[in-house]
Amino acid sequence: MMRSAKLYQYQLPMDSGVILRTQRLVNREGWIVELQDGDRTGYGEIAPLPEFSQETAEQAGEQAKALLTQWVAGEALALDNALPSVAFGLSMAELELQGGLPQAGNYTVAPLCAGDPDDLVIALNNMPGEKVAKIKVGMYEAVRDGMVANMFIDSIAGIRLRLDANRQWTPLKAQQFAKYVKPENRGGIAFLEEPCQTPADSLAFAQETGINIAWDETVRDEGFEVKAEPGVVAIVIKPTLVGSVQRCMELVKQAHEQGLTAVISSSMETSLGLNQLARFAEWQTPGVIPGLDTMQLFLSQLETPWPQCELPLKTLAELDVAWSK
Ligand SMILES: O=C(O)CCC(=O)c1ccccc1C(=O)O
Ligand SMILES: [Mg+2]
Repeated sequence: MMRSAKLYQYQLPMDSGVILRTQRLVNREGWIVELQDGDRTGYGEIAPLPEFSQETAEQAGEQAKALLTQWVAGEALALDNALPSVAFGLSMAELELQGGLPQAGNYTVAPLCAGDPDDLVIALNNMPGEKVAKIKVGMYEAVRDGMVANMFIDSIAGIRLRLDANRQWTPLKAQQFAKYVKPENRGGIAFLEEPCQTPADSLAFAQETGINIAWDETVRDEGFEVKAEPGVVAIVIKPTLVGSVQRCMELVKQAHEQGLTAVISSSMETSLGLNQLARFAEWQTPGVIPGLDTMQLFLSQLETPWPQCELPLKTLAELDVAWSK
């Protein structure tokens, strides 16, 4: 037998402040798949994100074992109907095994601010080249969000802000936000992800305010098609939530054909998965800063170090092999 496969199970502690929608994420849990074919090896991460993925880690693990059993028997990986996290992890492992994922990565992150804006100003002043930052909005008063956006645009020359409302606003709240962003500052917002509860309201908001928007949640909605519409400039692709590497590449291609920016973004993968996303982003979306500033939410790295990250590194050898064939 040329082929073999392993599933490692991991559980990594998170920083105490990590809240996903309604719940605190104490530990990040998931699987690392190792594929072997002769002397070639490939890794992938399967890590459903609570509150965002439909599947649980347990369900993903069961499906991965079934698909890996077929693969080890010499069949192709059947990913068309697989759970998104499973399709992503297995396809990435296969791509790496085949030598198809280029080594070079884009490790320039868009610093993420979910807390004190002053911390972000310091990070930005230390950032070489294009200054891109991501700020979560929609958690406090819309008026405060508008003032924070103004503050950044007024105080950091050339800043390109990415704001993310995660569908928190009613049309009225979104209007209140826009009212506080000075008209001459609206161009400093590269895009605002998903301002409103429905895509239709978000589109109307973009067209009324001249603030560009991006789709994130909408990309994962049933029947989504990439299309150029007034006010829409980008789509955010979170592979763990979207599916296979091939599906992500198709979305990137469609976005580019429509003149939209595609932004590869994290679903809080460990440093192993995050490194692969940085490589995938450099390969598929060259010149676009990916949304990968999530290492800071962990208390430990896994196997592959993330550049400049000082967190302790756990190796795969320290993990339980939960399954192998
Ligand atoms: O997209 C990014 O820049 C970072 C990742 C991020 O924001 C995120 C990560 C996991 C789940 C949801 C989100 C989100 O877009 O709100
Ligand atoms: Mg988002």
